[in-house]
Amino acid sequence: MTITIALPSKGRMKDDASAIFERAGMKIVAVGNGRSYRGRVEGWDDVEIAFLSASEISREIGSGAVDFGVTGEDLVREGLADADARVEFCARLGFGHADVVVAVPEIWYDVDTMADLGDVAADFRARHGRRLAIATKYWRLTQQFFSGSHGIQLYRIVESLGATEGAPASGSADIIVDITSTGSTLKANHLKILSDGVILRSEACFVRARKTVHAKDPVVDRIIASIRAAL
Ligand SMILES: Nc1ncnc2c1ncn2[C@@H]1O[C@H](COP(=O)(O)OP(=O)(O)OP(=O)(O)O)[C@@H](O)[C@H]1O
Ligand SMILES: O=P(O)(O)OC[C@H]1O[C@H](OP(=O)(O)OP(=O)(O)O)[C@H](O)[C@@H]1O
Repeated sequence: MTITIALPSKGRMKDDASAIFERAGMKIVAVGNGRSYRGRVEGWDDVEIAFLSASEISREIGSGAVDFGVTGEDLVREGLADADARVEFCARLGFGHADVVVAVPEIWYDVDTMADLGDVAADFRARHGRRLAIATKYWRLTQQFFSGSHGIQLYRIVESLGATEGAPASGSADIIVDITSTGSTLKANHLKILSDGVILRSEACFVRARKTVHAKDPVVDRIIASIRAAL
């Protein structure tokens, strides 16, 4: 059986992902010209590489269209309803670190925790005539964290496709859920992370689509062992 591994074709994870494969003794060579979206691994005839974007990789792993992939944990957990049932996180790769956080305007002096935010949300309609608005592209993680973990039900999600941190200042939302790595974008937009507002500490992961055929294929175990040995 041919095993397909999806690797980032561009973006911040591309170079680190191929470096790990090289250290694992799995040197990747492009098939065709340099712009090809297919590759192979030197000496591993049963393995093919598909170059996709990080967000496509989480989707293709979820559907089982590829066997393995390198992508961010945030994208897997946001993209798939029951991520742990469909995907095995085989290894955390030590790059692509980003935290998914709840951040509010710095001038909300009385709001430091999710419990404080729950109080604000409960009063919001009476005070402002509408629900608390959260700008994010992480719908699923936001709903799980607010409704599931903290019992906060009174809010509205405003879809953000970019520049999420600007939403409170522009008035399109009151607070945000987004990723941060150095914290400088939050700071520049006068936002602060709630003390218990880290939803997920994400990094690049080597993930496997849970497929029953993998149990019979020794190449699957060899790939996982090689990647783990390279870390
Ligand atoms: N500072 C950062 N900003 C954005 N993403 C980051 C950052 N640091 C690490 N990451 C991680 O990188 C991944 C996203 O990478 P990238 O933006 O290259 O992919 P993508 O979403 O597929 O790209 P595109 O939006 O161009 O399709 C996510 O898993 C994210 O957590
Ligand atoms: O905490 P920081 O180090 O400031 O990083 C966080 C910011 O970086 C990302 O945006 P970026 O402009 O890099 O690109 P993207 O949103 O297009 O991925 C992300 O969406 C945040 O806005």
